[in-house]
Amino acid sequence: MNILDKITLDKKKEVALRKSLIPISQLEQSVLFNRNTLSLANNLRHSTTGIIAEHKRRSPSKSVINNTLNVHDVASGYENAGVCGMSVLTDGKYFGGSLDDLLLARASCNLPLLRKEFIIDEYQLLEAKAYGADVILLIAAILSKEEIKKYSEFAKSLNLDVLLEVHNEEELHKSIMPSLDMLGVNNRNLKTFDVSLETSKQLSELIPNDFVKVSESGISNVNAIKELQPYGYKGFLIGENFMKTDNPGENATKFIKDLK
Ligand SMILES: O=P(O)(O)OC[C@@H](O)[C@@H](O)c1c[nH]c2ccccc12
Repeated sequence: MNILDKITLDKKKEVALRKSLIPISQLEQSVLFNRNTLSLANNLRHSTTGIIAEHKRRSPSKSVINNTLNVHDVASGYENAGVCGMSVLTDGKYFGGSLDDLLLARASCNLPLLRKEFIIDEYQLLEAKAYGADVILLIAAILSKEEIKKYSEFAKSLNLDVLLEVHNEEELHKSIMPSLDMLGVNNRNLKTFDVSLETSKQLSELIPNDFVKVSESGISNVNAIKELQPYGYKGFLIGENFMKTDNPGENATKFIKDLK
């Protein structure tokens, strides 16, 4: 079984238990449930830099990235750096994240927040909303066309932006639909962990221009972004390059200054 199948299987068990612990009616009582969400897609459309900075403690491909930081410092550091949005890993088992990380990020900054999660159930979208997210990620590799449609339409009804992630042409073809805001190309193959910016370059022309194009993973310097911008990318999701340092916010500040 590949790692993605394993993560998905674990996630199904986890979500079943979560549902039994906190009913939907309780999620809907969160004060965050009725807040006005922020649009990452709009921020990216109007930005010349387009950085989405991620909070990621560890990953299956890299094990530990950073275990000493706290979410508050990272979120306010990213905000001061002038990023367009922040991505918060909420998967515990493989990435060391949690919904509490999302809540802490919400309490610490006014950036659009992406719940970075393996979404396999509508319940997780209600959780995203209740814990302060503005954007959700849907991963084409683990969802059918019907599921992508169902979850993205449900997200839109909750006023959440939708970022749909693909890694190849087949995933892209099954995914294109009006209920998505942003199309992300993951430069990392989630089954093998191989990273190549060529993936973004190759898929760019197949993405219709009504979607904001986002390039994800393996972006470790400003030149990578300069290389991708001519292909129409407006958003750049960066995790490890910022998180591996003692001060991700300071790092992002320098990065954005060099990019301008
Ligand atoms: O740390 P990187 O290489 O900059 O990558 C960030 C982000 O793209 C990556 O964490 C990611 C992209 N898609 C995902 C799906 C699930 C978990 C994680 C991810």
